Amino acid sequence: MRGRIEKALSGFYYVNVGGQVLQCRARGKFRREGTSPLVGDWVQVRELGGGEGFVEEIEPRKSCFARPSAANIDQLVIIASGAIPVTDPYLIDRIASIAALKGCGVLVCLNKSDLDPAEELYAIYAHSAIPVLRVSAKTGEGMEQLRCHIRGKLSAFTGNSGVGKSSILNCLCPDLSLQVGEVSQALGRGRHTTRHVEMFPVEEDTWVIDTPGFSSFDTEELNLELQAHLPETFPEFLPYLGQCRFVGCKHIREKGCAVLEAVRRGDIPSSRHRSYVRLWEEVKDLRPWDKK
Ligand SMILES: Nc1nc2c(ncn2[C@@H]2O[C@H](COP(=O)(O)OP(=O)(O)OP(=O)(O)O)[C@@H](O)[C@H]2O)c(=O)[nH]1
Ligand SMILES: [Zn+2]
Repeated sequence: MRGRIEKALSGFYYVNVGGQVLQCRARGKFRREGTSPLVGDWVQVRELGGGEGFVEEIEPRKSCFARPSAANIDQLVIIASGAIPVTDPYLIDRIASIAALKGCGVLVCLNKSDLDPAEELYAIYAHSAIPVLRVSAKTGEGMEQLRCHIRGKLSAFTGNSGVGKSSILNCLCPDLSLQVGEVSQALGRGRHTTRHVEMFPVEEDTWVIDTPGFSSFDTEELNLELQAHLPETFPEFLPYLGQCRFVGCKHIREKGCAVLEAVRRGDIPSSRHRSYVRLWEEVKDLRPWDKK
């Protein structure tokens, strides 16, 4: 039977096999092979009866994240805010870059528009290659647009603590409010608490994973692969790559750099380029032997 893992908790995988959810253990071979099933995985299961089963095979993944530990996320929805807590665009860009490297879509969603229109953040992303929306979990503004953007996908909500990830999720699917509240209470949401990962159904074929703060995307994702591909993870740089005067241009402050010229002309938001430079500083000195 084919199904999708919706939840992982205490060694059990909850696999949706077309309406029914089976509580499954994983075959020992996964551990021996050094892998383990993840939420979002498409799997083959063997039913044992009584609503239980075994995960036998994991289908190849489109993408996979370490934290939240989940596979096949189609889109990262980065929730940000111009009201308290104000989001630093660097945090948005850092995550957007990691997502791009993994072939995962990105949407910036500016919440709390009832309190603050987040003009600065809106201006940056409206001029970037990343789509941006304004919403309010309080008034419901922008929720229909958000629904359109997540329809038919598995999205992960991320963002700094307190921007309103859970509030937006509750707004999208009011039926869940109790469940989300219980989960938060039972497992805590403190910085050092590991929460279990779960796909919440918003509508048919539409799922959301709510993840704790930005800290979850930590340095382990800043790796040699990002170092090698950093310019390509800024989609608005793409038209200019290959047009710089010098081969091997890093687009930091080189003469004749086509990316820098585009920044100067205002075709690329300078905030996006500042984030690029900062990320480059973070990854440039990584060496193959520093990390596996
Ligand atoms: N005015 C206003 N307040 C909001 C809005 N969205 C969320 N809040 C408030 O902001 C606070 C934090 O909201 P949460 O939904 O818990 O934020 P979170 O991003 O899930 O936070 P963590 O669980 O810490 O990651 C709560 O007091 C909400 O009531 C909004 O659109 N407008
Ligand atoms: Zn350049």
